[in-house]
Amino acid sequence: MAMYKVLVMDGVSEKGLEPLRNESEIEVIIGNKMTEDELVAVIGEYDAMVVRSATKVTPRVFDHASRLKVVGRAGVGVDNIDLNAATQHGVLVVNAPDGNTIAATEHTIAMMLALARNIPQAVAKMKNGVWDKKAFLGVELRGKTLGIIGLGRIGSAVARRAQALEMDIVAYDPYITEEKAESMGIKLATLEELFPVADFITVHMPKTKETYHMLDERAFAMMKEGVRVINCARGGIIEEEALYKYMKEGKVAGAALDVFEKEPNTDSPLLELNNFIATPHLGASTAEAQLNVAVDVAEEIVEALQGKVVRNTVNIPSISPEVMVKVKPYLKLAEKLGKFQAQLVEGRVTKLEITFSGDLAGEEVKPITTALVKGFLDPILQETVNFINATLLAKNRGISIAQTVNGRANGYASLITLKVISDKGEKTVSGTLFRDNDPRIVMIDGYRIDAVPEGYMLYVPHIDKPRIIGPVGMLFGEHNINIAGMQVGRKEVGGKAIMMLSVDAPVSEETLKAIAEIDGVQEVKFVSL
Ligand SMILES: NC(=O)C1=CN([C@@H]2O[C@H](COP(=O)(O)OP(=O)(O)OC[C@H]3O[C@@H](n4cnc5c(N)ncnc54)[C@H](O)[C@@H]3O)[C@@H](O)[C@H]2O)C=CC1
Ligand SMILES: O=C(O)CCC(=O)C(=O)O
Repeated sequence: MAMYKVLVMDGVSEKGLEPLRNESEIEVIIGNKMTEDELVAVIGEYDAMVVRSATKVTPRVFDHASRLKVVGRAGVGVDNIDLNAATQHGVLVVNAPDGNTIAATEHTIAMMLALARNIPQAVAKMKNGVWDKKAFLGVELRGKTLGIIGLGRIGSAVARRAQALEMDIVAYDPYITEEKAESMGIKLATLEELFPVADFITVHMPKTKETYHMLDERAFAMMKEGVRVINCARGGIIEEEALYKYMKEGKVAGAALDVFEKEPNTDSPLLELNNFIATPHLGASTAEAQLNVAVDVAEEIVEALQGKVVRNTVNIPSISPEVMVKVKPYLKLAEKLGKFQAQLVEGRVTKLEITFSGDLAGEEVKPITTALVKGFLDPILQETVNFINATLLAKNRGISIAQTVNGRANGYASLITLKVISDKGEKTVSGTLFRDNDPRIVMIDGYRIDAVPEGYMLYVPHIDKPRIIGPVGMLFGEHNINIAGMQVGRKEVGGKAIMMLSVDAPVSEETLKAIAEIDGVQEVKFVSL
């Protein structure tokens, strides 16, 4: 009698499911396409679920998933799985980030060549009985400049292939170091430098707050006349309306999309344009990639159901139950500290120094380091950071990680301190757990503070003098933003001080600018945790 039932959706490769089928205690059930209601009705029976991108694992699904322990994504992007709901229900989410790199890379190169030589349009004409040699004068790739935005697994694999095609590469990725790029023979550029020189532009980053509509009107306006753009990453990175406008007026000579803001999509106005080509999210659709990702995710589901450490966890680090009891309360604090610092620090980060003090000094702190590094890399990377790959992932991006323990905790029972070192300086933040495991930030760059790392926050270093706090408060009032909490820390009267504010809503660029202009305010940073 099988102990665990695993629901496999979205046509995941049957052959790749062998690791699940080999386990006598696991029963595999292949599900057909379901509506949310249908899924909600059956999910209560399952211990695990495997999906690609079609099935949406929503908070409602998790609410009804009383036995669910793990959801596996046979691929990289987990935007179809509600990670917060998964974490709240204690469900592990795992993915398979390596198996489809080559498939997505080759699809990108195929799109670039198809764009350059009008292959899809020529095929369509021939199939309509027209031998039209004149209409399709193409361009060569050799000697052209390819702008790559996002130099991760797929971006760098695209770069290597484009170099073999004798293209010049310029790349933008704020989270990798010059050295790392240089080792690939690539010079990093800013977007302002990349847009005007690139003949082709391809994007390879996750869809995040930062990358959403990165190629918008403003970006297209900066691009070279006759540019060709490709998106085989995520819909929404290119603003489709702006693309349409610039294709229509002729500045963009061609575009190839594998992904759309809304999917499935067969009614985009872009499809009416001759020089626009598209595929229905086929980047990962090769026999090899589908086998790879299915095997990876099936193995991870077995590991998770058997209580073992899992390779690619997306939401919570996978650790043994004994260690989990001790470190669990600190994971959230550590993740928040990492996320907080990622949004505060400026420049290219080269090192994270993490110090564990007080009660933590004798504990197994590695998972806490992982949670912290995960928090730090999360706003930047699509992929899973876990305690096997965290250090490696950071290292691949030129960031070294040092973990030390220290008995003294500055009067706190335990303390986690994260020093982030970048080419623009360093920033140190410490956090602790108050009663009932309540996470707090208690020190920023040596200034004592007591802030709850949650929701929307503002970090405002300023000169300690009258008429700072009042005007800041007034300004929020004028912009109709409620202040939920305020903390000020200083070392000496009249010197530098810092203010931490918790607010109930996101703060606009305009409000941030107005705060920065208040006399005595040195800087203002918005942080979302
Ligand atoms: N079309 C398809 O079927 C497939 C799409 N994908 C998508 O491709 C994308 C890239 O995947 P991987 O290379 O495996 O991920 P990765 O995590 O290895 O690389 C992402 C890169 O984007 C960079 N990045 C993050 N924020 C950035 C920003 N604001 N500006 C510039 N760069 C930024 C990161 O530093 C990182 O180097 C993901 O969105 C993934 O979901 C992946 C596989 C198949
Ligand atoms: O499973 C698929 O076909 C899509 C893969 C993908 O987009 C990803 O891995 O991020």
